[in-house]
Formats: sequence, structure tokens, C-alpha cells
Amino acid sequence: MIPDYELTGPPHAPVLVLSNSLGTDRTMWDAQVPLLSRRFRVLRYDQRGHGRTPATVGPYDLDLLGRDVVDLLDHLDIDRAHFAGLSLGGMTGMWLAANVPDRIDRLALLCTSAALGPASAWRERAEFVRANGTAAMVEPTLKRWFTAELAADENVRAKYGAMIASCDDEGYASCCEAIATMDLERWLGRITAPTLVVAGYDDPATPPRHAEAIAGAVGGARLEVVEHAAHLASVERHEQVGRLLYEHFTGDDEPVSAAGTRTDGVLSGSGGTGSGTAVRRQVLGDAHVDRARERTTEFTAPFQDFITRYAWGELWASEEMDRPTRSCVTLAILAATGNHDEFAMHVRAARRNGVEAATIRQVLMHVAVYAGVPRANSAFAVADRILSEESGRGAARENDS
Ligand SMILES: O=C(O)CC1=CCC(=O)O1
Repeated sequence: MIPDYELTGPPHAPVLVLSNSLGTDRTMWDAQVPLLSRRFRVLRYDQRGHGRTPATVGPYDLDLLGRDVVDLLDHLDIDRAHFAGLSLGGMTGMWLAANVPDRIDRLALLCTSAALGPASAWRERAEFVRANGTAAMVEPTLKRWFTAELAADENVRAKYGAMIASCDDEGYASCCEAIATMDLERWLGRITAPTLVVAGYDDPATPPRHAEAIAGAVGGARLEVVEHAAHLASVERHEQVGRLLYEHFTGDDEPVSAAGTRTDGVLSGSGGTGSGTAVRRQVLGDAHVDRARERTTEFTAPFQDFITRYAWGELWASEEMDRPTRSCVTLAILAATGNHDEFAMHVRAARRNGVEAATIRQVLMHVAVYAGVPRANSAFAVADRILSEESGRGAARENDS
């Protein structure tokens, strides 16, 4: 069967397949796609009986679920792909890497297991779902997927509750039977794909010991345990998991900033944005960069990538002009062109770069003479507000100590 799928990213980039877990659909990867599709042609599909892929009458086994991926690759004329899967998706990934190694490049196995017994519990769950439907699985499943705080969040409950309930009863039950009969442990030693294994520290469904067992048996595997995450770690710690996947699949394991220090781990090397991200963090601060990342959508991702490379990775990273001077030039241009939001952000950046308030005042006096008093007047008001906020914070800190 050819599962329903979605492709995102540059047409000629290496393909990265994302495989979903039991009870979810391919939208579980929504948070990672903007980052991953910068460098990969992301191929998300729905497991059999999940999302838009129809169910067939079960039981299923991993052979069947693995062959669905092979059929999909054949259908799209893709010889070889990277593969990341969570839970049932990871089990599918282990089957593929062991049985069709020539089709799988690098592998990431998230919150998964090679042996998730007892088989009787999975058969009972299959029977329960055939009798009561997937809607009856919503409450117990949300408790396994998320830590208590996130499981109580109304938006998360609505989105993931609906995902579980809309899963086909027969598809869900038959995938439980695939887990009951799987026997992946004997194949782990065969896996030669460079492998990343990720566990959620608080995962009650596949606790970290399952990841440790996989990482211990797959030669050269890297193990990462993500804190404050239950079974759907890719949702709960979406940014951290996105970064781990990006680093693993790009092969950029040691991102280094322009200054030679380790960056926050996002992208690096020639053509990457690692040094740009590090410089951007140094100048604009972590809070700003984290916010910009959070707000990045599929539509804005190429623009974010562009400014990270050129504004931060090239221009601000260059040593031909020191940072305080760059800040002054930037402030003058933004004030002269009336870009007040960007100007406010760069007043904070200038202070971070060591520019004194008196120097900022001189910059604005130049703006008054060379660009006009009204422009300088507005910029003075913005700068005054930010400098006052800053000195207020300083005074508050002094009072605290
Ligand atoms: O539903 C669960 O208990 C967790 C799980 C096992 C396989 C999978 O994909 O999710």
C-alpha cells in the first residue's frame, strides 16, 4: 500500500522521511518541519489506518508497516532517504534499517523500543479498541504522551484528543498487534546507519531504558535523553528535538560559532547558519532569538534563514568593524529611516555591545543634523524609554542585593 504523504522542502534536497506513532498522524511533526525543510525534502506520511492512510483489516506486523515505506519510496522514485520515527515510527525505522539497509541513510529513533512487552497487553488493547473505539483511548493516552502540566493544557488536549479519536479503530488495533508480535532486538546488531536514539526522561510508555538498550546494541549510536518530556517528546520539547534531528541529519554534530565557541546547537558549517545564530544571540539576546524561532512558520522560515546567514553570519560576524561601531551605524540608519521597532531592538543590542547612553545620544544628534529633526525627535523618545527601562531594572537589582 502507498500511504498518504506530504512533501515539504527543496525538490533536490536529500529526502528525510518522518514516521508517526500509534494514535497520531503526520501533523505530529508540525513543529519540526520548518527547520528540517530548510535542508531536507521532508516526506511525512501517515502510518496505515492513521491520518489519511486508510486501514486494511488486520492484524498487521512490522514487515507490513516497513514495506509501506518501501512502497512509498518506490512510488516517489527515491532510492535512499534519511528516516526519523517516533515510537511505532521508530519501530518501523528499525525494521527498515535492518531489512533494507540500502534504502536508509541516517536514522533517528525517538521514544521507542525494540521489545515492548508483554504481548498480551497489546492484544488486550487491540481487543478493547475494536470493542470501544479509539475515542475511549483519549484520556489514558494523553497521560502517557505528555507530562501532567501539558496534558492539562486545553489546546493540547483538543488537538491530540481529536487526533486519537479520529484514528481508525481497526488501524489502531492492528498496529497494537504489530507491536505485540515485533521482534526487533535480534536485528539491532545489523543496523549500520548512523543512528540517533532519543528518549523522554518522563516517558511512561517507552522509558529511557528502552532507548539505552537500542543505543547499546546499534553500533556507534548516539543516545540523548530529553528532560521534561513524556512519550511525545517531539511535541513537548519540540525545539530541542528539532535541533537534535537537524544536527544528526546534517551531520553537524559540533556546531561552532564565529568566535570558535559552541553555539546553541542549531546548524553550522559552510552553508549553514550556526555562526549566524550564535552572533545573533550575542547581539540580540537569547530571549529575542528564541521568540523569533517560536514564531517562525513554513512561510517565514526562508526569510529567517536568509537574515541569519547574511545579516548575522556575514555582516555582523565580520571582524573588519567592531561591534559597538556597527551598533552606532545601525542605530543611525534605523533612526534616519524611521524604523522604530527595529531601532528599539537595536538600542538594547547597542547596550549589550557596550555602547554608552551618551554615545547613543550623539548618534541621534547626528541623525538630527543629517537626516532631520523630526526623525531624531521620534528616535530620542524611543531610546529614552528603553534606557529608562534598563536603568530601572539596574536600580531594582541594586535594591534586591
Ligand atoms: O500508546 C502507547 O502506549 C505508546 C505507544 C506505543 C507504540 C506507539 O506508537 O505509541
